[in-house]
Order: sequence, then structure tokens, then C-alpha cells
Amino acid sequence: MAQYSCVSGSVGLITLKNPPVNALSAAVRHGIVDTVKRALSEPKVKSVVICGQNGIFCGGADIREFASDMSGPPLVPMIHAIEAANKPVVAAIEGSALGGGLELALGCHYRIAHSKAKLGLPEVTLGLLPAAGGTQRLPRLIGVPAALNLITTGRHVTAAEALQLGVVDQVTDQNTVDAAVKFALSVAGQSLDARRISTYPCPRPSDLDALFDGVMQKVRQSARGAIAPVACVQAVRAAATLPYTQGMEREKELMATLFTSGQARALQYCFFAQRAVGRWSMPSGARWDTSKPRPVHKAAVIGLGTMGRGIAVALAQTGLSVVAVETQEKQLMEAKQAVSGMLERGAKRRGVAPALDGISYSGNIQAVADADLVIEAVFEDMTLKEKIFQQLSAVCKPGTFLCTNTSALDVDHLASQTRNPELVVGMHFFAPAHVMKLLEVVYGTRSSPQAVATAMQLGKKMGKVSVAVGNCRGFVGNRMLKPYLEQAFFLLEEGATPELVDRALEEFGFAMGVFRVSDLSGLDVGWKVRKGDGLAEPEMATGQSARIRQGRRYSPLGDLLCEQGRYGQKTGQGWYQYDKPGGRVARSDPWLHSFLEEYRARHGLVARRIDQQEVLERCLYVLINEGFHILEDGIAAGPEDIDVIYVFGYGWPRHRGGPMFYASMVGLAKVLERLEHYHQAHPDVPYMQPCNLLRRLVASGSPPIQRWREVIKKLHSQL
Ligand SMILES: CC(C)(COP(=O)(O)OP(=O)(O)OC[C@H]1O[C@@H](n2cnc3c(N)ncnc32)[C@H](O)[C@@H]1OP(=O)(O)O)[C@@H](O)C(=O)NCCC(=O)NCCSC(=O)CC(=O)CCCCCCCCCCCCC(=O)O
Ligand SMILES: NC(=O)C1=CN([C@@H]2O[C@H](COP(=O)(O)OP(=O)(O)OC[C@H]3O[C@@H](n4cnc5c(N)ncnc54)[C@H](O)[C@@H]3O)[C@@H](O)[C@H]2O)C=CC1
Repeated sequence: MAQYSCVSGSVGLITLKNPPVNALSAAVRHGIVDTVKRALSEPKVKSVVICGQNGIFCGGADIREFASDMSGPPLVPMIHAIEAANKPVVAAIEGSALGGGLELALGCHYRIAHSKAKLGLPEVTLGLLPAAGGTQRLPRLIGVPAALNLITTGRHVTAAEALQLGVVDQVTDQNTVDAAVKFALSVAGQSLDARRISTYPCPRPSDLDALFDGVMQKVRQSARGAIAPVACVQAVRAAATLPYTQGMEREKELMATLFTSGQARALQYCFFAQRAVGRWSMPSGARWDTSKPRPVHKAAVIGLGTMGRGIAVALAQTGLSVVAVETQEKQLMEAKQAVSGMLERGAKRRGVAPALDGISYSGNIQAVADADLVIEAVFEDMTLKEKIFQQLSAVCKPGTFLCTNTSALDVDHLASQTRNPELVVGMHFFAPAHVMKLLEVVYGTRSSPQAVATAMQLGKKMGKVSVAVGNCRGFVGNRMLKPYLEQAFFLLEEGATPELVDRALEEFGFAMGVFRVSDLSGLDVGWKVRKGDGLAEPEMATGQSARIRQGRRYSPLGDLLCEQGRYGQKTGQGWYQYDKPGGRVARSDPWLHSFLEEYRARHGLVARRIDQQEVLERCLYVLINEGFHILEDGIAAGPEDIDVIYVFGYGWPRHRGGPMFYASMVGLAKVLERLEHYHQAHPDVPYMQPCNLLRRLVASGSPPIQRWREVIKKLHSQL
């Protein structure tokens, strides 16, 4: 709703009221229409101020209404009526003015923002465009290039940048509503002819075609198949080339195609999923709202390799005091330099001072004695980690939380090495740890709710999207990756090439296909794991047994490449070739193709034609199938947790909503049918056998993803 009052004798004050973000629900739109009418009709009112309650102007259209109720006054005529008013209307922007909220403000004649306010048109991130006149008014106000940047990226700008761009007229450090009322009094009675943005001519850069062609090319490249950014460019082009009313028609037309698209549904699902994962729960019944985190003032990192360095940077950037421990002297020296460089570059980007003094370094584990929380990031070696956890348990003050960044090892086993297993959790960061947004917080069977709450809160402080998951080999993300990688190898055996597989995955929307990623992260990483599991034994590299190990189909292809010293980018050769060790540009490698042919001949495999559809179905459906197992096992509390992990940690295209959402869009019955088909063709691949939960969901009519938790709960209660 919107509340009306008359202040300072002649200013109509309209306050949007819809906690927590004053989204423009039908009730709020009704309220605005009614209160604006009232303000304009009351003779004593000479000017109007629109603000939002509780220090936030407006978070935009009510996204929840998109899927259900779109009744109520539409935004476009409502904003148009405000712009056409014959009394000055001033937007008092505190907190956020986003999406429809900013479009409402652009319909006002003046905009005054608090210095801490954030403004933006983030609709593109929801698979939409700013269809309440945003694509037509913003370029008229700030010019085409700046508007294109804001609308196609959806980025939020500070009040200072908004002032510089000309989005707002004034920025204040004082009470924004008071400043806006004062301003409204000062402009009462003045002509509004020059204040209605829709009447402005859109500035036309001389090189208009070149500008739009360039932006379109860039947008298409980075969009990876997302349609909204492209539609945003088309809408702004309409602003630059058509009269306002025709531009508005074009905006509406483009929005109509986006509004009902699967991509918009996926992106809006992601928006809510990202928030839902914060409301974590554990099988014990412990929950986010009943578990109190303990404050962390001092944190420690053990092991300053690839991960430890990034974790130390991310911790220091939150303002914590950090102790970083590394036993190898040379590595310690290098780490100091690397960490300082990362802090300096990060600080420069953010326009703040680098937190160099926040980190102290040591070669001795005793230095972590007074830390509130320690994150271990040494080699992925259980014996070494066991030793570290025993030492930590002995040296740390009582109550210190002990966390491991292990990618896959047993958190319960590490906890059992300590005196207080309830203080142990996994904090699984992704490389580079100071950049990647995802954090898996792994609770063991004995982890206390407080330990989980503390790790979740620390993750949030570090700017991470934290997801609480149960303890199993590989947790959620890496566990699902295993069958996906396995399929990619099998496809090569059957006739595909790395290029074909990667192309299919990249056209699907992944930033990089599985083989390019593998070259980037190093083939030796998986090799080491397979050797540890007793799978990658050199003496088994030939003969029939080479492709059946531990009773199931196995492809030694990755191991054979490693045996040749082909570790990927770091050695200049892997699934592709690079111009030098450390080179970044992947080129097709004729050697690899001959190697695959020889391998197939040696194993009596006949190459067949494999199309992109088969690549996608096999790689993605086995991954999804494992996701169902994870839900069935209670390792993830709901499909949103898995989807957020894949979108933020594994490059799954956000406009496809994550693997579980994608399965719901494809149709669970279809996923089941294809898995059954492939399992029949490959009975020696257990990952292809459809999960019982998937069967059960299909049997119960393939309910929408929002209802899967109910089915899972029922399933668990019957066990
Ligand atoms: C605002 C924030 C920056 C606040 O952040 P923070 O304080 O961190 O809080 P959060 O945890 O993020 O949020 C708290 C709580 O609020 C919920 N929430 C936030 N924003 C919204 C919202 N806009 N709507 C609903 N709910 C919202 C959030 O989910 C949390 O709740 P929880 O999930 O229960 O935990 C931050 O929240 C933020 O960034 N918000 C989103 C801002 C945004 O993206 N805004 C844009 C919205 S879209 C928009 O505005 C679109 C338009 O303007 C276009 C309007 C035109 C519509 C015309 C339709 C025409 C259709 C024609 C097609 C016809 C088709 C046919 O033929 O049928
Ligand atoms: N590299 C990656 O992409 C990811 C790795 N991880 C996990 O993070 C952990 C670390 O991995 P990386 O950083 O890649 O390894 P790394 O090999 O780059 O670094 C490990 C560091 O630990 C140090 N170290 C060894 N023993 C030590 C001890 N007793 N005390 C202090 N330091 C010691 C080593 O000298 C080395 O500098 C592993 O468990 C790994 O599985 C998790 C996510 C991603």
C-alpha cells in the first residue's frame, strides 16, 4: 500500500509500504494511483514527494507476482500519470531504487538520493527488461552508451555515480525525505516542461550503427545464450531511433517475449533460490533461525598454496585479523608476495586501502593458538590432514572452530581426530577463493549447529553465497561432477572428440566445456584421486581389464594422458595444445586425435557418429541423476541448494536455473526415460541407473520443483 500525508503545509508525502523492500505489488500500485490522484486534486498541495518506508525507496516490481497475479494497475500508465502531473513530484531515494523502483523515480520530475543509496535496472538478471519505460527514459536522460551499460549489465550504481551520470539531481548525507520536502517546497509552481524525461530527444551518437553493432556483439558473446541482454540492446536501440511512443511499443513487445520465457522463469527461480539457501537446516532439526553464530574476530589459514592464499585474502578483506601458516619457507615467501598483490589489486578496484596489516605470517602452527576459527588448506592428503587436526586440537584455545577446505575427504573422520568434534565443519571454497562466490559449508554428524551457523555467517561476511550440505565423498558439487566427467571420457571412447563435447556444453551455456576446464585445472588433480582410489594403475593400461575396474566401466584415457606428462595448460598439452606451458589459448591437437584413434583400435572400439544432443543428455542427465541421489540421501536439503552450488561454483548457465531446475523444465518423465534408455545401452555404468527419488517424483505426477521437498520428506519418513 501507499500512505498519504500532507507535510510542511503544502507537500503531499506518499510513502510506499510493503516490507521488506517496498516492492510494487498490486496493493502498492493501487496505493500510488490513489495517493497521487489525491495529491494532485488537493488545492493546498503544491508539490509531491514519493519515498519508501524503513529506509528503502523501492526494490522494483513484486517478482513473486510474475508467476501468479498480474492484476492491479499497470506500471506504465501509473508512471506516465506521475510524469504528466502539473505539480512537481520529487523521488526521495534511500536504500535502493531498483528496477520498477528506479523507473518510478524516472517518471518523477526530480530525484534526490541519499549518499548510501544504490540505483539500477537489474531486470536483465531476472530474464526481463525494464519495461515500465526504463529502456526509453534512461537513454534520454543519460545518453545511449551509459544507459546500455546499466541496462544490459543490470549493475547497481552508487548515489555518487548516479549523480555523475545524471540519473539523480542531488545527493544528500542528511535525512533524504526532509531534503526532498525542502526541495519540493523550493520548486513548487515552477514550469515542468523541461522535467519530463519522455519528452527529451534521445541523444544520437554519430556512429549509432557501429555503437549498437559493437555492443550487440559483446553482449551476445558474454550472454552465452541468454536472451534478455539481447532484447535490452534492441529496446535501447528503439529509444535511439524511434519517437517515444513507438519506443514504448517496442519495449512492450520485447518484454512480452521475455516475460513468459523459460529463461525468465529460471533466472527468477535463481533469485529466490539464492536467498532460500540462507535458511539452512540440518537433519538433526537445527536451523538457521534457531542457531546462534559466535563472532569471529581472528581467523587463521593453514597452508598457503592456491587455495590458502585466496582464503586469506577473502578473510582479510572482511576486516578480520588473519594468521597465515605455511611450513615451506619458499612457499611462505611467495605466498606473502602473492597475497599482498591480491590485496592491493582488490583494494584498488574497490577504491579502499589494502588490508595488508590485517595478515600476519608464520611457519609455526602454534601461531594460530588464539584464533576464533581456523581453515585448513593443506594438500589433499588424509594422513597430513589428520595430523594437522590433531595439532590444532592441541594448540587452539578452547572453543576454536576448526574447518577444512578439503574437496572431498571425510569431515567426520577429521573431526574424530580432535577433542571437540562438534567444533569441526568443512568450509569448501572454490578457486580462486577470493573471487568465486560459492562456499559449501559441510556439516558432519557431530558438527554443532553453532559451528555451522558461524561458518555460514562468516561466508556471508566474505561476500559468499554459502550453502550448508551434508558430509559425503565430494559433498554436493564434486560428487555430481564425477559421473559428468566419466561420461565425457566414455563419449571420447565411443567416437567423440574433446572439441565436439566442449562445443555442445558451451552452446548449452557453460563458460567452458569439460575438457577445457580439465586442462585449466590440471589433469593431474583427478589422476591423483583415481590413483588414491586404486583405479589408475599403470599396469592395467592395456588389455580388456583396462576398461573394467572395480566391477564397472572405467576409462583410463585421462590417466594415459597424464602418463605422457600431458597435465593441461600447465604443461602446454592436455586435451588440447597450447603455445607454451601456461598458455591459455586452446588449439585442437592432431596428436590427441591420432591417440584416440589408436586407443579405440587397441580396445576394439568402433567410433560412431555422436551428436550434440547425445553429449548433453548423457553428461547432464547423469549429473542430474546424482543430484537426485544427493536429495534422497539428505546431503542437500532441497533442489535449490544444488542449483545454487552449480550456478555459483561450476559455471552452470544461470539462465537455465541450475541442474535440478533444468530437469524440471525438460520434464522429469523425459529425464527418466532417457536415463533408462542409456542405462539399457550401458548396463556397466551404474551412474546411469535412474535414482529412486526421480522415479518417485515421476510416479507422483512430476510436481513443480517447489514441491519436491514435500515428496522427499515423505520418502524419508517412510524409511
Ligand atoms: C532490494 C535488495 C537490494 C535488498 O537486498 P537485501 O536487503 O539483501 O534483502 P534480500 O534478502 O535480497 O531481500 C529481502 C526479501 O525481499 C524479497 N525481495 C526482494 N526484492 C523483491 C522484489 N522485487 N519482489 C519480491 N520480493 C523481493 C527477497 O526475495 C527476500 O525475501 P525471501 O526470498 O523470502 O528471503 C534486493 O532484494 C534486490 O536486489 N531485489 C531485487 C531487485 C530487482 O531485481 N528488482 C527488479 C524487479 S523486476 C522489475 O522491477 C520489472 C519491471 O519494472 C518491469 C515492470 C513491467 C511489468 C510489465 C509486465 C508486462 C508483461 C507483459 C507480458 C504479457 C505476457 C502475456 O502475453 O501474457
Ligand atoms: N585447487 C583447487 O582448485 C581446490 C582445492 N581445494 C582443496 O584445498 C586444499 C588445498 O589445495 P591447494 O591450495 O590446491 O593445494 P596446494 O598444493 O596449492 O597448497 C597446499 C599448501 O599446503 C602447504 N602445507 C603442506 N603441509 C603443511 C603443513 N603441515 N602446515 C602448513 N602448510 C602446509 C604446502 O606447502 C602448500 O603450500 C586441498 O585439500 C584441496 O583439495 C578445494 C577447492 C578447490
